[in-house]
Amino acid sequence: MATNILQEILTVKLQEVEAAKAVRPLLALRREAEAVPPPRNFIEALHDRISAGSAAVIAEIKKASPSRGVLRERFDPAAIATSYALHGAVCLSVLTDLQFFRGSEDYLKQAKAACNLPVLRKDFMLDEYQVVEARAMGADCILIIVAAFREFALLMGEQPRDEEMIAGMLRLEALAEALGMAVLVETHDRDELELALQLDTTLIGINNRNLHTFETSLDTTLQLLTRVPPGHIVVTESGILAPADVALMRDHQVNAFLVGEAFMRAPDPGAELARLFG
Ligand SMILES: O=P(O)(O)OC[C@@H](O)[C@@H](O)c1c[nH]c2ccccc12
Repeated sequence: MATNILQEILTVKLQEVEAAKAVRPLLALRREAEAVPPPRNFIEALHDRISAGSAAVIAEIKKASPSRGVLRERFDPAAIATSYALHGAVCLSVLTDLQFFRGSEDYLKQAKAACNLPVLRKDFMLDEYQVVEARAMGADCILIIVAAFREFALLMGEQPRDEEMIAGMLRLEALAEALGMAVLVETHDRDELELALQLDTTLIGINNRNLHTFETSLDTTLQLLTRVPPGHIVVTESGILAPADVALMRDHQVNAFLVGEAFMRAPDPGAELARLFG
């Protein structure tokens, strides 16, 4: 039995992936991935904005979350993407998980088609199939959640071993990069950060949301920040709700932000982005 939310999500996810493979075999999926337009450069977009002295916002499109329930009843991904782009978002993040976040592959496609911004596929990735799937739906970046690799091992009744977790993450990363996509690696604590730094990517996410209590604390970012070597971009994730939160992060040279809830609850998500970061 699953003992926490991440294990619950991963249990469902593994079943979904097996079902997807039966419907769309990897070879067919690979052909689809080759047929979509080449990726937009996710990391460069962040870099350019930060070099210009501004905050770089990855604006999220999510209908619901396990901790908050439905965030937005009238949900039009294309309209939201357009609004985000108009108000200065640098990249998009689109939830594609159906069961827990009410997301979909179609939402990512709709958002991507509505603007010129690079798009992160926000989902729980464990299997290389999902990476090819991400590219086939038009994603420019994938998320690798270190905690998911730990929970996956536990789910399989194994003791998580660093070398194995790193090898698993490197496999996904190598495939993403071979397909021209960027990788955002998400961490919650020191141990996860150590593992994340074994990857090739320079994009380090620090999730302020505690996976067990669902509470957010920006101290998570402040505490881990000092352990990230130069040459990386730190993305502070979750719980950015007010201009004061943005100011606190920027005071500590954190310039990249992943924000969902605050925007999803606003009548016009892009206008809220401009208000928070204006
Ligand atoms: O809605 P918020 O608190 O602004 O958070 C956005 C983003 O950080 C959050 O959706 C998130 C971060 N990591 C995740 C992993 C899976 C699903 C969702 C997430």
